[in-house]
Amino acid sequence: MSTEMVYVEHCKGINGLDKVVLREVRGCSAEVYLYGGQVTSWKNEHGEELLFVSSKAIFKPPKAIRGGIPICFPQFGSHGSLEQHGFARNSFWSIDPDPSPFPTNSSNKAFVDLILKHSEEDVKIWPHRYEFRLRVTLGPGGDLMLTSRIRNTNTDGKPFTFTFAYHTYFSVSDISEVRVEGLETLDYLDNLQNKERFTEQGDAITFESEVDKIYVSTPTKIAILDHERKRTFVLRKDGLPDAVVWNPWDKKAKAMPDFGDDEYKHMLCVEAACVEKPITLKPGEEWRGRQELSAVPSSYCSGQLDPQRVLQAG
Ligand SMILES: O=P(O)(O)OC[C@H]1O[C@@H](O)[C@H](O)[C@@H](O)[C@@H]1O
Repeated sequence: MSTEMVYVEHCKGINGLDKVVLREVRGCSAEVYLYGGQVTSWKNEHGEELLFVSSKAIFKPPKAIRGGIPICFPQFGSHGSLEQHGFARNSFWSIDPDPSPFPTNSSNKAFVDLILKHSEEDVKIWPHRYEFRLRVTLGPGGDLMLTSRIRNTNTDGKPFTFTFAYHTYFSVSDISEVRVEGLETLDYLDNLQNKERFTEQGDAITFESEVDKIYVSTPTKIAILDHERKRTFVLRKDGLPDAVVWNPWDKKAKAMPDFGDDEYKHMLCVEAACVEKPITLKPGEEWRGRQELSAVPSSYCSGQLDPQRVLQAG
C-alpha cells in the first residue's frame, strides 16, 4: 500500500454535499464545501479546530452554513438591494477545470481552485456576467490563504459594482478573554447605529456586549489574541481595505435558529472586507482580494502588561 501523502481529497461531507479536504505534512488540514465555496474547517498540526462552526449549522440550501468562512458577494450585509450578504455563500461552486495562470509558491501542494459563474437565477436579481475564481491554499506551516479573483464578463459593455467580505468565524475559548489589535483609533461604521460613523478609542478592542462594526481603511495586519488558549490569530489582507468585527452576543444569538444560545462566547468574526468604497469593474477587468490566516501560540498571560502587577511581581 502506498503511504504517499494525499494533499487534496475530494469527498462527501454533511448531507452528501461535496467537499474538498486539504492536508499538509505536519498534520494540519482544511475543508472546503462546494456549497458556498466555503471553508468549514481549519485545523492545526495538533488537530485543534481554529474556526467556529455552529453545532446548529444547517448544511442545506438555501441557508448559508453558519460558521467557517462564508464569502459575501456581490453584496456585504444589507449595503444594497440584494439578499443579506449576497448569493455566493448559498450558491453551488464548481472545481475550476481551467484555473487561469496563477503565481504559485511551489512548496504549496494543498490547494483547490473553485469557480462561480452567473446563473440564470442570479441574473434575474443581479443582471451581470462574471467569473469568480477562489483559490484556497493550506501552506506547509498551516497558514490558510484565500485568494479571490473576480472578472466582469458582461457582453453588453456594462460595468458592475460590488462589495465583498471573507466572513471569518474564529473559534475562541471565551469572548471576554479576547482582544483585537490593529483597529484601535480607526473610524468605523456602526451597524447597530444606522451605519453611523464613529472613531474607536485608543485601547485594543475587547468584548462585553454585541458588536457589529465596519472598520474602514484598516492596516493590512490584524491580531486576535485569545489569552485563555494562549493563541494568537494573525489576519493579513490585501485588496480589502475594511475589516468587519461581529459578535451577536446573547439576545441575537437566541434569535438565530442556526446558532446555539451560548455559542457567542466561543466565536468572533473578524472579516477582511471591502464595504465602504464598493468596487466597480468594467467588462474584461479583474479584481483581486486576499486573506491570509495564521495561528501562533502566544506566551502572553492575562495581566502581564498591567504595570501594577508587573511592579508587584518584581
Ligand atoms: O446572519 P447572517 O446573514 O449570516 O449575518 C450575520 C452577521 O454578519 C456580519 O458580518 C454583519 O455585520 C451582521 O450585521 C450580521 O448580523
